[in-house]
Amino acid sequence: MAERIKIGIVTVSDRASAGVYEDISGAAINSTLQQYLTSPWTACYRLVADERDQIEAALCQLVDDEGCCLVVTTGGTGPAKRDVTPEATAAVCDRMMPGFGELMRAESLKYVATAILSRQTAGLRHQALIINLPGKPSAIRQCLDAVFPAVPYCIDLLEGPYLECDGDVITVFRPGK
Ligand SMILES: Nc1ncnc2c1ncn2[C@@H]1O[C@H](COP(=O)(O)OP(=O)(O)OP(=O)(O)O)[C@@H](O)[C@H]1O
Ligand SMILES: Nc1nc2c(c(=O)[nH]1)N[C@H]1C(S)=C(S)[C@@H](COP(=O)(O)O)O[C@H]1N2
Repeated sequence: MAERIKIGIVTVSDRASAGVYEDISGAAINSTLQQYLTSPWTACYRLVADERDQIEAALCQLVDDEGCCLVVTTGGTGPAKRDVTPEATAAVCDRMMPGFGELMRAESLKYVATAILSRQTAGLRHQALIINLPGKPSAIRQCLDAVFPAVPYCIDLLEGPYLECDGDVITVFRPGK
């Protein structure tokens, strides 16, 4: 039997990791992906503080040890001093995928004038695609709806698992298919 698809969800938040508030954004990533994907998959969840070493360790562990084909982070993308998720992402990636951040910022600008404050990016580590989302719970669906149409094909090109999606929820695009 083919191995089950694993997707990493990493919430980067000092306050959520300290228990000051509940992690709504990580839960929103999980429920959005549940709605998109018809292929069976397992979520691998991590909740870390805004610390580069903790973020890098979580990303490496999810990709290298868990074998996730996709890792989605939330939080720590802004200009505040402790926002270091894009740096941690770049540090563990072999190659960057700048189109994801460009599209998510353009899409977010339709909702908030401060969208350009997010330094969110994406990149490839070995067989996995890592995508940063802002910390705001409302940003999750807005950003994922924008970029997810290209995600299954990206994972095809990385020779990862074939992600099947619900066409009534999200229209994915595979060139030539
Ligand atoms: N994981 C989360 N769950 C629920 N709400 C969140 C989460 N992350 C951020 N938020 C909300 O979004 C707002 C903007 O995010 P902000 O940039 O202040 O947080 P952050 O830097 O990502 O998280 P933190 O300050 O906890 O490290 C926050 O005031 C908070 O209300
Ligand atoms: N879709 C969307 N993108 C957004 C926002 C938002 O509310 N919705 N907030 C912006 C703001 S105000 C900031 S400071 C940055 C960074 O957020 P983060 O540090 O929580 O990741 O994301 C930006 N991008």
